[in-house]
Amino acid sequence: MPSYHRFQSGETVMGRWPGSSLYYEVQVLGYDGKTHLYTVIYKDGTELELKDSDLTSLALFRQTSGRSRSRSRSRSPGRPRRSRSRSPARTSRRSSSRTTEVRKERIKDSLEIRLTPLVMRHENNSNSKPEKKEENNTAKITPTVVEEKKEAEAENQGGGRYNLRRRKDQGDGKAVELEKKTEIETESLTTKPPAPIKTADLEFGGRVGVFLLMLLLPSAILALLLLCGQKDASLQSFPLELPASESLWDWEVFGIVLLWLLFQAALSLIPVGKVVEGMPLSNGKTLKYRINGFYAFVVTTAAVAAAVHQEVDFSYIHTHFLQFYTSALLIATVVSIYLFIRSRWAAKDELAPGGNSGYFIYDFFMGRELNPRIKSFDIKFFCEMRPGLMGWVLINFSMLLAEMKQQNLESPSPAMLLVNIFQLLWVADGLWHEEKLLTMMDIVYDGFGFMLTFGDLAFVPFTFTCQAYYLVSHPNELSVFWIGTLVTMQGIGYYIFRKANSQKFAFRKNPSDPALSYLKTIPTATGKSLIVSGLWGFVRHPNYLGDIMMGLAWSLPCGFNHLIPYFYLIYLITLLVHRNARDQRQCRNKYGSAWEEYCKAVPYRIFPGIY
Ligand SMILES: NC(=O)C1=CN([C@@H]2O[C@H](COP(=O)(O)OP(=O)(O)OC[C@H]3O[C@@H](n4cnc5c(N)ncnc54)[C@H](OP(=O)(O)O)[C@@H]3O)[C@@H](O)[C@H]2O)C=CC1
Ligand SMILES: CC(C)CCC[C@@H](C)[C@H]1CC=C2C3=C(CC[C@@]21C)[C@@]1(C)CC[C@H](O)C(C)(C)[C@@H]1CC3
Repeated sequence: MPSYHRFQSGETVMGRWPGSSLYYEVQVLGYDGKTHLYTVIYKDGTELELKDSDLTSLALFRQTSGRSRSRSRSRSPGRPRRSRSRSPARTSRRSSSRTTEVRKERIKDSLEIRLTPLVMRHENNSNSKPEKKEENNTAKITPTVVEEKKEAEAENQGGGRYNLRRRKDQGDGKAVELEKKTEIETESLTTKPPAPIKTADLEFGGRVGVFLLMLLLPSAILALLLLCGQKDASLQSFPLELPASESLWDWEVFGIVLLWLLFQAALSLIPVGKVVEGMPLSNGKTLKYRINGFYAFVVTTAAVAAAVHQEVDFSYIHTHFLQFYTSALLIATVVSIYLFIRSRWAAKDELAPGGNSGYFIYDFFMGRELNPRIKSFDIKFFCEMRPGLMGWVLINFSMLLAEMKQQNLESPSPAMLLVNIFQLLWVADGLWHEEKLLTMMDIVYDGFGFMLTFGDLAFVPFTFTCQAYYLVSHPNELSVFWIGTLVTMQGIGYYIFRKANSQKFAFRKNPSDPALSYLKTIPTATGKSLIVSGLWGFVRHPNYLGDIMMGLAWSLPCGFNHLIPYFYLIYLITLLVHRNARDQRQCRNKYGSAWEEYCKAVPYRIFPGIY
């Protein structure tokens, strides 16, 4: 049966620019009944796929704009407003416009500069902070009505095309502005009910794919741990003997894991460290986050040191490793079920764009709610940064003690020391820069479901530690040359990773920062620019490259006898290649032709020489 769609190929309609409330004239090129998306082309040649809710007919658009213009005329300063009855709807309308004021302030001050039509800034920027605006190359456009746009266009461009494209390549860095002060954007932000979220593009092979992943991942990790722990760690030594049930479950271990989670949760709630605002959500609100991960890490380290002093034997974690894993797996599963159930009561605008397909299994895996919270306790932010990451360092430490015990060493082997130090550096770095996680797609876009819960609570601490676990029973001698090579590799990898991430974060926070003025950028129609020089001009994901170099430096200390210690590296490359493809899609949608231009200027994705 052909699917119903409002607009036909060839029709000219108004299309919303993704991520904004701005509408432009577009021509419909086609409609995909499967994804329910229209392919449209903007006047500058940018082709995008838009949802039905992002399109509106020209006639309706003109009507709405006309109404909005006549309303703004009737509200001229000298002329009193027509008296209105105090119906609840009107009251809520006024209060919603007050909310808009607050929201606009928040958007303005947010960590990242988003596509914010000029009309908003001008209405509210009496105390604006200009240094936070993306000033260089900003193409700010607030077209509203077709006629108005045409006039402005004639004035500014001499006809032809709308200003979706950047106006200047480099030059003075100031884009030509089309300013039309109307209420239309404000109105669309305040009075439009949130569009119901419906995930059309299914990832990971859809329902079947995620179902298989949910079955296979936990058992694959169990197999990995069994292999890593046995003398012959080669893949050929499969099938393994299934372990006895006692070695898979222990209530004491389960209690320890619960205590660990509670301890970390308590530390995260201690009112130490700054409170920052996250990225604006689709409903315009922002959430507050307390940034105290590094303090929590210091306190945890002190607690572990005190426990060691009291002769607590942390090699217990090594001897009960499988039981720790199954406890973490059970807790992750229970938390995912809780998250799925509670998402039934979540407001529409609190749902994640990627986890609301309507298919139970898919949504359970991807996560329906974007930022599930219990009061101010943000479950996703907590799980991403705390118990798993710090658990990883603690497990590594227990492996170091176990190695000394098992191999009768007076001090840990150089290979074990390197793995411990390198990974400790990475975790400490992540916690030090905890705030930066707030701009990442995991927090901004992904729902919190089984994938991330399992990933954070079970996958990270039990697979990222596999090199240290392997070294306990597979000693590997390292020459001084090798040690030097590995330290250099880690150093260069860390430098690239940190520099690229910090540069991007600093640029997004304040693109006018004089310290970043040396960077070359490509402006985009959304007002944001893309860095095209330095590391970001070398490959499109220098931060991934640095991360992968470090991943290699973590695996090489284990030697070349088995593939198992390279699990992390293989996972990382797979994840980052997939992430790159996802990001590529999102950026193409966000930035259109400017993204294509960036890709032309920087053809390599992650690895230099590989497209
Ligand atoms: N070890 C692990 O398990 C994992 C580690 N990581 C690490 O986390 C770090 C962050 O990764 P991730 O969140 O994927 O995101 P990225 O840092 O790759 O961010 C991608 C976003 O950056 C912006 N961007 C892309 N190109 C440019 C450019 N040229 N100039 C300015 N902005 C640009 C775009 O967003 P916008 O324009 O909207 O700002 C884009 O959507 C990486 O170092 C990665 O290695 C990530 C996943 C797993
Ligand atoms: C179950 C799966 C197959 C995959 C699960 C993936 C997750 C474990 C990872 C996806 C992205 C992550 C990041 C971090 C931890 C691992 C997960 C959640 C990160 C928070 C660790 C600390 C770093 O400094 C970081 C760069 C902030 C990481 C961001 C991505």
